[in-house]
Amino acid sequence: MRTALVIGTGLIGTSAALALAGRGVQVHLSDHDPAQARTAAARGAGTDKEPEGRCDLVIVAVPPAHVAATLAEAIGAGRGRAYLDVASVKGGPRRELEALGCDLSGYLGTHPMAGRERSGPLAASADLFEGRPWVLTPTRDTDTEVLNLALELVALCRAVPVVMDADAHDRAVALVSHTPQLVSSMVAARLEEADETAVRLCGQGIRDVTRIAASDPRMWLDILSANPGPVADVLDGLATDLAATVRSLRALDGAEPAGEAITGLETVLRRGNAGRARVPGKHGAAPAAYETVTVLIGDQPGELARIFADADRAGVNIEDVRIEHATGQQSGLIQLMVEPQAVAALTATLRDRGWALRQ
Ligand SMILES: NC(=O)c1ccc[n+]([C@@H]2O[C@H](COP(=O)([O-])OP(=O)(O)OC[C@H]3O[C@@H](n4cnc5c(N)ncnc54)[C@H](O)[C@@H]3O)[C@@H](O)[C@H]2O)c1
Ligand SMILES: O=C(O)C(=O)C[C@]1(C(=O)O)C=C[C@@H](O)C=C1
Repeated sequence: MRTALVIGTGLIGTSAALALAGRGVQVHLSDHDPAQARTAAARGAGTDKEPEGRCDLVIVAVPPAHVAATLAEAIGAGRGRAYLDVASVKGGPRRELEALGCDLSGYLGTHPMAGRERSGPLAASADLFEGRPWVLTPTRDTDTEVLNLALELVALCRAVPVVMDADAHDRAVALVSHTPQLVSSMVAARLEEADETAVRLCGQGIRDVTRIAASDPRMWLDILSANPGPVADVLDGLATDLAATVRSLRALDGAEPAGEAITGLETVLRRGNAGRARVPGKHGAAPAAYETVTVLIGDQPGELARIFADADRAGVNIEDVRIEHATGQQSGLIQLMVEPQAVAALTATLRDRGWALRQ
């Protein structure tokens, strides 16, 4: 691929453009808000000048409700050899394009399973897609050249291609992305009117559960409106569990014998353990059981660099990292996730180097 046109230079469009431009592709940037394209260009994602001829690949990265019209316009104007979109929902845009009478042989619906809770070109990064699944939904009519260009894009973004049927994709993301977004928003909404003293107690658990509640409501309204049935189906299942859990808790709160209620609560918690254990680990590998080594650090420049250098000295690979900031103190707890067999070497070296380890 030598040239690409990215239409919609927000978080996803600019991230793809940064990855392509960084690997030598000539990228043209376009957005209905020219300031967004200028900002993306200023970040090194390409040029906001119009391409002179047809580009090899046109990437449409606009909100789901505008995908079909934007693609139809680009296909009609012959702007590329191949066209793809990155919208979070795949069945609807394809059906809309069909209804618009577009020739779909040059089009492929795709969805990178990577993102963040912030929008716009300033939140973009070239490595956003590294190691993440990137779903491709080819049909019998998709040209091989188009599929190859899409695979090249995925490879240049260092993502992992996953081929799926569009409707199966929509049911899958209802479960693993769209419902979690709603649940995160609903848990965070409990905090809106909460007492300040309660909010001050927020720890890592609620931070984990509510991170995506900070996402742009307009984008999520678009996504949910394009996938309402599958999301409602998952929420129905959740509502059944919620109702049973409320019954168990009410029983514990009342005079009834506690046995059945405890069993009900335990079942839901254990089913949660089983589901969580199925979440893939780093780079999509099987979930790994890491051990956590917790270290107290001061909130000052260089502390993290020193601790990482000491892990290197111990010959230990840090698989994952978390920081828990202590409320009202200039210190925090850093949790280093490592392979179980690395714990002894790491803790010994860290103690030698003067770090305070915590349980
Ligand atoms: N944010 C995520 O986590 C995520 C992850 C994967 C896929 N997606 C999908 O990627 C697409 C873009 O999402 P985003 O997070 O980058 O949003 P964003 O709000 O950061 O960017 C969208 C951009 O599209 C532009 N735009 C809107 N309508 C347009 C039109 N008709 N023509 C040209 N430009 C237009 C906006 O000005 C904006 O710059 C969406 O379809 C979304 O479903 C999002
Ligand atoms: O990490 C996040 O912030 C995301 O929620 C990203 C996430 C997801 O649910 O995994 C959100 C929507 C997109 O369509 C793809 C990815």
